Amino acid sequence: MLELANVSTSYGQVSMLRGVSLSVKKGELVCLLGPNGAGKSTTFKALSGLLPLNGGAVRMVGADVMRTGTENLGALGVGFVPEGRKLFPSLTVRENLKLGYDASGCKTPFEARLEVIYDLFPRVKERIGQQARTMSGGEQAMVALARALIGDPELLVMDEPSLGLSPKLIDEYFETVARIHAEGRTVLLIEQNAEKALSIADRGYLLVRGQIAVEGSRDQMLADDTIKHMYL
Ligand SMILES: Nc1ncnc2c1ncn2[C@@H]1O[C@H](COP(=O)(O)OP(=O)(O)OP(=O)(O)O)[C@@H](O)[C@H]1O
Repeated sequence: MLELANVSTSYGQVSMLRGVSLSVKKGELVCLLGPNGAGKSTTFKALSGLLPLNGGAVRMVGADVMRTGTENLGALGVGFVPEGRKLFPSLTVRENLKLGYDASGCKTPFEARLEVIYDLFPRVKERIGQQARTMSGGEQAMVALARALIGDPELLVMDEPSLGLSPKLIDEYFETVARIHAEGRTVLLIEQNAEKALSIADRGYLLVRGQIAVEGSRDQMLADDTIKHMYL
């Protein structure tokens, strides 16, 4: 579903990602962990085609991302939850969801997809006519996830979705992601919260200073000394 092969990027003269390789197979929930500044969001931008590569390649749902273009990935079955939610603040929740739907290749009518979303997020139903900017932080996190899901994507890619949520909301949020995965969706979860991410992941990678330092199954990651030292 997703493969980064030996990806390198730089910001100007400064090299950032150095030979990053990772993969996510159909049906897996894989997490990419890393401390502040490790290059997690840079990886998100590189894999979604928002950043030119110095070397390597990215394939997603069978397509070469650089050739396909970011704007066409939704129609191929990819849903994105970008860092900081990136909702359209003056648009209503419904309008934000409609934009997510329109960017997807979903054949199911919008109203039918809305019912599925309401089932997952009852709060979204209550607030459907409200301007996104007036929603609480936790509600905005739900809307950003709902916007990524409304087009029924095969692959969901999320960049630090739990950032800024209270501990209780973080628990609820991760339960929801686990449920979405259990329903058969493939997920790449880029996260700083290693404990929570590993509690629901099948496998994981640890990024340190632009390179993959550790990779393995959930149990291997939990038992790894570098990860224990950094996080647990
Ligand atoms: N547009 C840019 N120009 C120059 N440097 C950048 C740019 N974007 C990011 N960087 C630098 O690249 C490094 C990695 O940034 P990135 O946002 O990928 O880290 P991160 O792992 O997502 O960190 P965090 O968890 O703090 O969000 C940082 O040192 C950052 O300052």
